[in-house]
Amino acid sequence: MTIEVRNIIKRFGNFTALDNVALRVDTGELVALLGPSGSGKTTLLRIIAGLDWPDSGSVAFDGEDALSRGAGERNVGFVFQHYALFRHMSVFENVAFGLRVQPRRVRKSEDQIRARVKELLDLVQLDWLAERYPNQLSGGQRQRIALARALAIEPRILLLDEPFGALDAKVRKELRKWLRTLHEEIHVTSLFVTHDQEEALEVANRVVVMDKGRIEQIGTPGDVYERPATAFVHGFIGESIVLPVEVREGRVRLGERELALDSSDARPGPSKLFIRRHDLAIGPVGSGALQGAVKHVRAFGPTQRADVLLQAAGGEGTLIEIDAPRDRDLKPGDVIGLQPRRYRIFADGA
Ligand SMILES: Nc1ncnc2c1ncn2[C@@H]1O[C@H](COP(=O)(O)OP(=O)(O)OP(=O)(O)O)[C@@H](O)[C@H]1O
Repeated sequence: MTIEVRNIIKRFGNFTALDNVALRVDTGELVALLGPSGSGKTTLLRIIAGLDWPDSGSVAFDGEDALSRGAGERNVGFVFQHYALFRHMSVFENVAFGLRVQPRRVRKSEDQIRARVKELLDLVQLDWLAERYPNQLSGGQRQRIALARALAIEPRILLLDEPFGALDAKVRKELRKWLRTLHEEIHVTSLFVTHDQEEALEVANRVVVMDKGRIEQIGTPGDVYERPATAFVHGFIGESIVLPVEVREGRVRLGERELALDSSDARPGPSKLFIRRHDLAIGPVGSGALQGAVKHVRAFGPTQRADVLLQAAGGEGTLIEIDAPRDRDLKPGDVIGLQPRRYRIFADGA
């Protein structure tokens, strides 16, 4: 089942929560909606689910209009951040719930329901918890049960809103891997909301990066990380050093200092230079496009991290953090050269 969203506009009073959003999800894809708080991810998911309606635009499932149908008629499964399990029902009954409330003409027999619930509990690898109640489960187990429950009605589309958001970091990591493996097994078209870039890049086939109600970029995890389309995407995904520069007559300036960087793709005017921390090579003073003085050095896992005050002749200088191998001798007071192996320049406001 495909999802096609076109020109969606959604306002809450004067505030535009979704500003002309368009998106296509192909059958069997697992797509992440990634963006900061308030970027419109949940609003978009709720519109696709049928829990909210746009002011204009269309949503189609396999080419058929979905907006004319209510949530109950869209055959969509949901999982939310806060486990929506029924407290007074066992795990088994929670998973069976959707099957028991189906209209009589399509409802399965009791034996079929039991077999289906068992199958789902096996799928999420929690069959041994069938008789427990939600308050006897860990947070991670509850989310896996919530997923089994969402899948019970064999939805054509699965929507997940920060499904692991309330869990601690270690459990989140485990469940990410688990979700990806599960998706490879069941292949239901899935869209999940997260503000965690690592989660999006690790789990999804494609990532939709949103900011302020707009889509900034849609691409594979490799695309959005390696080839960010906008300054926002570069700043939001991965750790970057960002320097305010000026592109003038084909040259890049940091304060009054001219940097030996290629700016042939850059628009003239005030801009930002983005460099991933690991793309900055350290050399002797005089080498590289940037120069700086080491201020502090601290061990940081397998590397060391140093604060370096960049020299921008005539200007104040800018403090940046760089990573260096542990065996590289760096100490406060050293003056070093820095060469970006890769970098991007985005004009301000572009
Ligand atoms: N019912 C509503 N009434 C008024 N404003 C709303 C309503 N629902 C959402 N908004 C606003 O729309 C914007 C987008 O909200 P949304 O929940 O879609 O963002 P989000 O990207 O999912 O953020 P988060 O990660 O914090 O959940 C926010 O500024 C929010 O305050």
